[in-house]
Parts: sequence; structure tokens; C-alpha cells
Amino acid sequence: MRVVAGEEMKAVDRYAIEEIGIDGRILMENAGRVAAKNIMKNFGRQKFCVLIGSGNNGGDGFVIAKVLQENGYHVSVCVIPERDKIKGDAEYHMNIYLNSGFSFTQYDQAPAESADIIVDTMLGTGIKGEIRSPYKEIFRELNKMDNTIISVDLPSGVPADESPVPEHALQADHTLIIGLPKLSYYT
Ligand SMILES: NC(=O)C1=CN([C@@H]2O[C@H](COP(=O)(O)OP(=O)(O)OC[C@H]3O[C@@H](n4cnc5c(N)ncnc54)[C@H](O)[C@@H]3O)[C@@H](O)[C@H]2O)[C@@H](O)CC1
Ligand SMILES: [K+]
Repeated sequence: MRVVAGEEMKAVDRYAIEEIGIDGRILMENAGRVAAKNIMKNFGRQKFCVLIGSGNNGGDGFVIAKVLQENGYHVSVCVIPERDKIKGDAEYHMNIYLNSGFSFTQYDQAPAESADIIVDTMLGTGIKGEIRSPYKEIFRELNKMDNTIISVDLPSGVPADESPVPEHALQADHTLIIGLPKLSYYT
């Protein structure tokens, strides 16, 4: 099996988008649908909270939240950044999510705390440098809770390469791979 670092995964996505011609929004729809299907198959009808960040990992989160709710799951959705910070493919899927009649709130500890399962789509392979606020504080809070955390692509805050894992990175119970396994799964 091929294992990649974040930059290599980006190159694979870039190749799919620029050379093969697959729209990045379709890649995101597929990634989110596969993740949602996996969640529904393995975790059943519990109370979910999907946490969404500002990048494309968050874009996967809008697709997952939409598919779970379309299938009748109990889901609260919390977005970390202000709505106008969400751009590109993630903004496209945020708009589809909202136009489908679903809603979200800004991040708050309460819905996360009351959920059985947290779906983490806050940060993926695009993380650079030290984990910044408000993410590091949110990860610290989440790491103290005892609900199950399912991270999409990577536990948020964990780099995709061999760099050391920061102290306050999210501690996931399960990680759903998007594309190919990342090098940091094995380090
Ligand atoms: N079309 C695509 O590019 C696809 C991307 N995919 C998803 O997109 C992810 C990668 O997306 P992005 O490259 O947008 O990156 P991320 O979504 O991982 O993160 C980017 C965001 O994080 C912020 N950020 C960066 N470093 C930070 C730090 N140290 N502390 C706090 N915030 C920080 C940036 O300001 C940016 O808003 C993958 O992990 C995967 O889940 C999948 O949807 C497949 C298709
Ligand atoms: K994540």
C-alpha cells in the first residue's frame, strides 16, 4: 500500500484536478460521502456532532453532515471560523448544505459535550506550524471529554508527515482515511 505525506497527497489531488480534469468539488463530495457511509455502517444511530474548520477538511464535514441528516441521523453541526472565512470548494459545499435546509452554529462546547460521537473535520493535511487559537483551546477541551472522536483524514493538529505531534493535537479514537494513508499514521 502506498503511504504519503501531506504534500504528496496534495500532488495526487492536484493531478486528479488539473491533469485528469476531475473537479475538486466532486473529489470533496466523494470523500465526504465515503466517510459518511463508513460512519453509518460502523457507528449506528447515536447522537453526532460534526465540527468543521476553515479549509477543505471542513468541506468534507459539510458533505458528511448533509448525508447523515438526509439519512435521519441526529446531528448538530458547529463551525469554528466565521462563515465568511470559508472559501473555495468548502464554501461551495457549505452553500449546498444550507440550501438543502440544514443549519449550523458557531462552535460551542455544549453540543460537543452532549454528543455520543464527534466527527472531527477541523484540520487535515493543510496544517502549518504550531496549532493556533482557537483550535488549540478547542482540542484541549475535546481531549478532556469522554465521547468517541472520529477524525476525518487526520486527527486535527496532527501533521501529515513525520514532524512531531504537537501536545494539544486532537486525540482521535478512529481515523477515516481520505485518499491514501498519511505517513504520520505510522510514526
Ligand atoms: N479538493 C481537495 O483538495 C480535496 C481535499 N480534501 C480534504 O482537504 C484536506 C486538506 O485541505 P486544506 O489544504 O484546505 O487544509 P485543511 O483543511 O487541513 O486546513 C486548512 C485551514 O487550516 C488553517 N490552518 C493551517 N495551519 C493551521 C494551524 N497551525 N493552526 C490553526 N489553523 C491552521 C488554514 O488557515 C486553513 O484555513 C484534506 O485533509 C482532506 O480532508 C478532500 O476533500 C479531497 C479533495
Ligand atoms: K480532521
